[in-house]
Amino acid sequence: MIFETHPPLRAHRAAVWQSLREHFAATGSAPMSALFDADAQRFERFSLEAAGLFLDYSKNRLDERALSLLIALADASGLPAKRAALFDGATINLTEGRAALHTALRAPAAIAAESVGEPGAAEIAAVRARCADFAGRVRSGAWRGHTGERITDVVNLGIGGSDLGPRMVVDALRPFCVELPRLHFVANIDGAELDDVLQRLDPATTLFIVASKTFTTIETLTNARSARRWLLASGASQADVARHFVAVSTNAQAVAEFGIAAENMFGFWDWVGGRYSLWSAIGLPIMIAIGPARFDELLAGAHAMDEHFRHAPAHANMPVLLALVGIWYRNFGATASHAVIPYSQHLQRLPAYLQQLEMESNGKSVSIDGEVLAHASCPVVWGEPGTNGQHAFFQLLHQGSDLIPIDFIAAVEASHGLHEHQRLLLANCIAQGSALMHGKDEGTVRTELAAQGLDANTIERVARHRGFAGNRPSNTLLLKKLDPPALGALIALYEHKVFVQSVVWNVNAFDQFGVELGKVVARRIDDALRAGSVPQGLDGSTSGLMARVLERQG
Ligand SMILES: O=P(O)(O)OC[C@H]1O[C@](O)(CO)[C@@H](O)[C@@H]1O
Repeated sequence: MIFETHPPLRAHRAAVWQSLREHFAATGSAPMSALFDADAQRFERFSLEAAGLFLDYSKNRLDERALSLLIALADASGLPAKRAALFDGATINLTEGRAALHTALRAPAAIAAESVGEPGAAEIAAVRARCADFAGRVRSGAWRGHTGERITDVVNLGIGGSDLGPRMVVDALRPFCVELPRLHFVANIDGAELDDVLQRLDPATTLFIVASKTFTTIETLTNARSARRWLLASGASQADVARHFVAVSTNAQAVAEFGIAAENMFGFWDWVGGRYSLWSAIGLPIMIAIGPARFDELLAGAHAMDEHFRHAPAHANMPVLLALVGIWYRNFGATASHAVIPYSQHLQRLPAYLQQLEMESNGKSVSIDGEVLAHASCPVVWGEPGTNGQHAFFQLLHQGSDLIPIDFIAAVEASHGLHEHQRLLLANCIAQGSALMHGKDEGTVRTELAAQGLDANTIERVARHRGFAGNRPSNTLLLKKLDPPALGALIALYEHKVFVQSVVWNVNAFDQFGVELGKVVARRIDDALRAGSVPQGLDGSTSGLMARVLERQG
């Protein structure tokens, strides 16, 4: 029973936890710049390279002892055994009785077979080959719509993990995307999103991918039904639907009931969590956009990070370190949020993707053993690309009342020839981390203002407002270039960071019961709205809002 924490280990963990608490109280406010002053090698010692990524985590309020205590905490939480269980395909998603084997999807067949068995590895390869064949036909124009015209537009209808990953990757790899077909993504049940896309498209040249692991998700099925009506309204017959609709799902029966034939369905398995699924057939839109060979490169990059995570010792293990630095602030510094700022326009969807990955995985307050947690778990994850964020919320990052640790992410080499832009982009990225750390003391502000000729009264009035306390931490992740292997490694890095944090927080990163209640209540309210009456026994706000909607809808 790998998940039972033995009492001696639990006692050891509690002792390490207490030491970390004391160590943060003693050192957590000390200036980071002093750590650099005391150690000329700090940058070299608090940075590392793995799977083509470079992580600088030196600008953290973290000394050697903090780091070794954090590593001890990971060990005492059972990380080595739990990581082995993840890769071995053990039933680590205990509440749903499943393994979490997204790593097998990107491993060479021989390695995948170690966890899913040889038949499992063969199935993975077979589905990928079918996806590659289909993607190739759509890209080349061999797959045609019912009028014989080539497909110019592909619309992915999915939500959550069946949308965020493929949407983010297609956006990130735009320079590698084929011109035709164009890729579109529709997730929201708000008809405005589907309508906006359909208005621009021709039914005869549009292909829909209905992507849903369960094939029961109301948003996706509602969008798919509306899309089918749109196609039929254009004069296509029921039989023509097969040329314009394919499905990606684990639920063959529901796909068949929807009217999509088995040969137009690409399957995957219940051991692939929705938010970990872009490596499976859910990645079909990615394959269509960048081609099967580039998709393989994405998988290879992720696999390289898997191997690193699996084998590197904790002190040289990028996902482990990224996770532990986060835990340092969250659990011992009581920070409430974590910002991710990609200095890359093409990574603009990364924060949204990470919100699901991190918060749906670790936004829990009950432990894997069913006990109420005595410590904090996932912080709020948020972000926007730099430099845009600098002109919006960086005020708060620099001078706000909360300490917010940040991950800056940038690609050194640009995907375009606008060299001045790239230089300025990187200068800003590096500058922000530096400014956040060093700040600017009031004395310096006063001297500068005096040098500008400001009078004493004005200086007195503004000096404090213009000072920066500094000592605000950040990690910086550098990619050589935003290409498929680097992106694969980056995503896998965050997946494993989330896993390590789940181990330390002792929560199940692979279920998501927290999304269910709202769905059930929405169904009840929708039934009532459809019936045109407000049921008895609801709270005043719910019934008041429903009455108002009914009244306005006439
Ligand atoms: O792929 P499906 O089954 O449509 O689910 C979509 C998303 O909905 C969720 O279940 C949350 O509602 C996510 O976990 C999942 O990624």
